[in-house]
Amino acid sequence: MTGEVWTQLSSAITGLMLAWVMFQQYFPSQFRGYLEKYSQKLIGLVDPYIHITFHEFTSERLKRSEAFSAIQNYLSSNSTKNAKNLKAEVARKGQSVVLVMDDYEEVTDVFNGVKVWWSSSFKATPQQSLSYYPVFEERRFFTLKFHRSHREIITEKYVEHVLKEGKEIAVRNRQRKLYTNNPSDNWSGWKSTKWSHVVFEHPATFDSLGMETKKKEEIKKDLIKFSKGKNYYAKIGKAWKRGYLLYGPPGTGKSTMIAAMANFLDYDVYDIELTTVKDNSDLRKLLIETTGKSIIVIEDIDCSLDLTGQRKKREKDENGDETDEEKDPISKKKKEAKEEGKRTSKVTLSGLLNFIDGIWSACGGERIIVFTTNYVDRLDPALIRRGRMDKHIEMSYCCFEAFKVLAKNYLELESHELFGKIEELMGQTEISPTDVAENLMPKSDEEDVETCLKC
Ligand SMILES: Nc1ncnc2c1ncn2[C@@H]1O[C@H](COP(=O)(O)OP(=O)(O)OP(=O)(O)O)[C@@H](O)[C@H]1O
Ligand SMILES: [Mg+2]
Repeated sequence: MTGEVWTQLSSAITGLMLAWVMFQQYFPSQFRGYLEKYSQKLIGLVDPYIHITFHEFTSERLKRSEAFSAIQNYLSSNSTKNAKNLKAEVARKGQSVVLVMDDYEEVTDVFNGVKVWWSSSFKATPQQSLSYYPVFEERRFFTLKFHRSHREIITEKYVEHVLKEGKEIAVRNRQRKLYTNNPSDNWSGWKSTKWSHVVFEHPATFDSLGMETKKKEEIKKDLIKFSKGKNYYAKIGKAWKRGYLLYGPPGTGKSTMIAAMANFLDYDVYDIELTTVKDNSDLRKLLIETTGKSIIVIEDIDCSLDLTGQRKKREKDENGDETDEEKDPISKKKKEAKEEGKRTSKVTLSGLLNFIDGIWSACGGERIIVFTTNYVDRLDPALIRRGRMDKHIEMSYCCFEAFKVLAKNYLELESHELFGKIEELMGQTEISPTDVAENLMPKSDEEDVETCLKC
């Protein structure tokens, strides 16, 4: 194009923009409304296509739209063949790459001989913020375009077909995730999210967990009953959720148990760091953004906040001696690390109780809430009463039965002449499964089974 044409084009655009600004300024809004309405009608006469948009976030702006996710899945698997710009995402267990439509890309689909067009885009809307620089929030959406003569089949059958298939694809490709909450202070801004995640890949299972078989079976049964209890919970009018309190000394397998539970039920894990949550309202927002089929975990609940009611902060016992916590270096470190966070967080006991069983706790489907602590007697009874924490599980020092599980896992040993002696010693001492596991792990190629057991 020659320079002259460019100049003409740019002056035409400038003229149009000027006209638009004057139109906005000088025409009364009512008149503008009429004009816009009739211009839409006019466009409708010329343009025979209908457009439907599906936004990523629902009108309440709190929850990600299920329809949006379903469409995204559907388009990834059905329509990427004819898209030119694709984004690559790694699928389940890193085995293959999934191609997703890129922004502003358009693809076509055919349903019962009817052709439709899908496009994806986003709009950046300014947000209220105290920051000097403008803060934008990105709102994504898909647009479905079709000829108005196919209105019925598309709105009544095609959309339903897309949503159904998209949900089925999600179940097939489900890659479990481990989430952690971003500090509330970082929630506003470009592409901000409340949760960050990685793929959940912890290998722990109930089989590898050193614990009495009876206890393990009981927990497994409880979990199965819960996960199949949709109708039961609906019948009794209770939100479909269950609370577990895991308590015991450090290194007895509480965190390992959570991973085993998640693997057993095929659930996601949301690990909440309470000290970075600003207040109760932010805690609720986090809850709303969790999905069903998940385990929400708050580790070391006794250290996280001042949730210990009247009996808090026993720095020294009555005789002036050190408390159990001060004697144990791990607990002491944990407490110190969380002290700092506590000063900035205003989450209260009542906020946490509401989080567990307030009205909001019922949204989003089946969920398990797990608290862990080294000191169960420090917690406020209201927090751990049955109904909130339905099942209390004590994770204790290693018993002989647990030792046998660990010996089988680590050394592939079912029995050994030293087992008798070990059983006797275990009755006399308190040793955590972590310490047992550490001793059972050969440190070099020369170290054999016998050496490990003698340790
Ligand atoms: N019961 C157990 N069965 C198998 N392995 C265990 C068990 N307990 C501990 N371990 C091993 O010890 C390590 C530490 O255990 P874990 O982190 O689960 O302890 P914890 O009870 O959560 O401790 P803390 O109270 O300090 O958080 C794990 O990596 C795991 O391999
Ligand atoms: Mg732990």
